[in-house]
Amino acid sequence: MKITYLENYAALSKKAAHLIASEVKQNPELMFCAATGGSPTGMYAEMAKEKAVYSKMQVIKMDEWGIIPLSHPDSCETYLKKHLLGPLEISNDRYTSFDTAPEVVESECKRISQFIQANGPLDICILGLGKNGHIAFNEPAEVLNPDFHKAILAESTIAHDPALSAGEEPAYGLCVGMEGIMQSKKIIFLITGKGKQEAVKRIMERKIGTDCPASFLWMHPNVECLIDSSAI
Ligand SMILES: O=C1O[C@H](COP(=O)(O)O)[C@@H](O)[C@H](O)[C@H]1O
Repeated sequence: MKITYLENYAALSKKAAHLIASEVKQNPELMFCAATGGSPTGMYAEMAKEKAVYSKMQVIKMDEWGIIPLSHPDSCETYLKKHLLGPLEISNDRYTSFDTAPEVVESECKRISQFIQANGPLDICILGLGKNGHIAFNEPAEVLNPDFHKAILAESTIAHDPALSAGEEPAYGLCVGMEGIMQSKKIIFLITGKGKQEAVKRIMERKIGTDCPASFLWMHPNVECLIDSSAI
């Protein structure tokens, strides 16, 4: 894992967007797995300044809150429309999504797993860091799940998201699993925001364990980890 410390969020966002643009210029149709949350918002804004670069890029949603409607202001879908799909003019045929409340959750998970198997591996995977060391919704647990799956969310994850403050507690999350992440050709790992010092310390121990899913990124050959001063 290549670690770069940045002075602030603006510098982190610019650097991340620059890394992505160089990849996309070499492979315009690449498959971009998009995280949500505060960490990538600035990076998406930087990418939008050069939107022509992304005119062929394909996007797949990385995770989603279960139960709340897709159109809910706090869904990952709404976030991506606002910060990425809209500003970069990603057409529907270049975007792979999944429902927040599918009738049969397992079938929706299988559909996305099969899509990744058939069209993958993911070319670029954007990850943020959860305060408890999670990546996407792969939460600390005795064992981790390789497949796209329904995830039981940790208290700190539920507390982190505005969906909760809207009074509609999501019962679960849906997310790409550890295999999808670890098979990605390149990972851009963004660490920014308060309350992550413990998780950062745990990652820097260089000990791989399921108590900190992000620690598995030490085993990936192509991770650019960008950390700004707010997280250390
Ligand atoms: O719960 C989550 O949190 C992480 C970090 O969120 P951020 O708002 O600090 O960027 C996010 O990357 C992840 O996708 C989500 O599951």
